[in-house]
Amino acid sequence: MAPSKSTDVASMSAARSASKTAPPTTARDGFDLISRTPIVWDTAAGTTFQDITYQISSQDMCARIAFNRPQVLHAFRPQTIREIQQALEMAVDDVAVGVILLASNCDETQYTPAFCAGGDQTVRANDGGYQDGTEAFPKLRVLDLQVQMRRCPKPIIAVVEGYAIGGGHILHMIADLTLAADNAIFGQTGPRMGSIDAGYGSTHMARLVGQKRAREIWFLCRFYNAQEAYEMGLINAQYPKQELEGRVAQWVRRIIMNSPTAIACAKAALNADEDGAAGIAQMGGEITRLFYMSKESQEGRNSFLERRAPQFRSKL
Ligand SMILES: CC(C)(COP(=O)(O)OP(=O)(O)OC[C@H]1O[C@@H](n2cnc3c(N)ncnc32)[C@H](O)[C@@H]1OP(=O)(O)O)[C@@H](O)C(=O)NCCC(=O)NCCSC(=O)c1cc(O)c2ccccc2c1O
Repeated sequence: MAPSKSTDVASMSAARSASKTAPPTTARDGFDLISRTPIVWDTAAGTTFQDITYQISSQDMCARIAFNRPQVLHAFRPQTIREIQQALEMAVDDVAVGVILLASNCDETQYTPAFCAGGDQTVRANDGGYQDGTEAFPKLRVLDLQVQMRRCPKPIIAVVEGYAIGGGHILHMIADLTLAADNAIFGQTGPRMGSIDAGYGSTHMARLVGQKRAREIWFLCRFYNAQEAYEMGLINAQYPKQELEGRVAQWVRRIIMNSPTAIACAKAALNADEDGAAGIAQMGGEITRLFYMSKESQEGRNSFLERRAPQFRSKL
């Protein structure tokens, strides 16, 4: 399915200058021509969840997974994580989805705006994890979600309003891109809360902001505003709160115009550098997927099924 707005699709061409001697300009990328009208979400009822909402926009080829526990500032319990994992799988399997948003439903009339305040401390068990009655035994299930987000071949954009703290802060860091409102606040609380994410929450943070800053964030547990987060490389952009929705739409539309295979390969390549054998496997999976589309690869399968020797070179 193609994006419906032909003006959006044509924006790079539309930005071409009439003159052959025009000076070089960043505006030539056409980004500013992309519509900022909010994404329109499909109304058809889909899978219903308890701790999250899941929406699709057929028009903008986008899925939105949103924390929906405002009364605890969207702190997550095992059920929340399990639901996000299920929604993420649905979004990956849906060929009409090109970009996935990880956001939160803020009810600012009653609750402080938040993206996510991390693990729900009321269900933190004494025996090694979180237990809300839905786990066979207490686990740190969010670590599985982090890996699932890294492996997801589609770009994930964290859309942050208000607090992104603790395990919530780590989820935004693991998202491929972060767009924040100017009311966003970022930070870790583990060493004050008796917790530590010694995986991506530490190593990926250091890749984003550098070792000195990462140590400061973990050792001091200070909070940083959107401008500070932008300056240290934690987020991609910050916008006035009332502008955020339109800006998110603009980023989504631009990504949708670009090659999904090139984006999936770029994500795999960027992960491979950091993820060791698992990262190389992700990159290798993309190579194998493309190789399967070639006559040369198909000759191997066909020769086996036809009980004959393969003739690879005739297929090159
Ligand atoms: C985010 C805050 C700084 C906001 O402060 P504020 O004063 O504005 O709001 P309140 O504190 O009054 O909160 C409103 C309301 O929400 C409840 N709440 C907030 N956060 C949580 C939470 N994490 N768990 C449960 N409930 C929460 C709060 O109790 C209030 O409810 P009332 O009924 O009293 O109104 C501030 O809220 C704050 O500091 N929150 C805690 C942030 C935090 O420390 N998060 C947990 C860090 S640990 C973690 O996330 C984590 C999870 C994992 O699964 C891991 C797995 C593997 C390794 C590491 C992990 C990990 O570190």
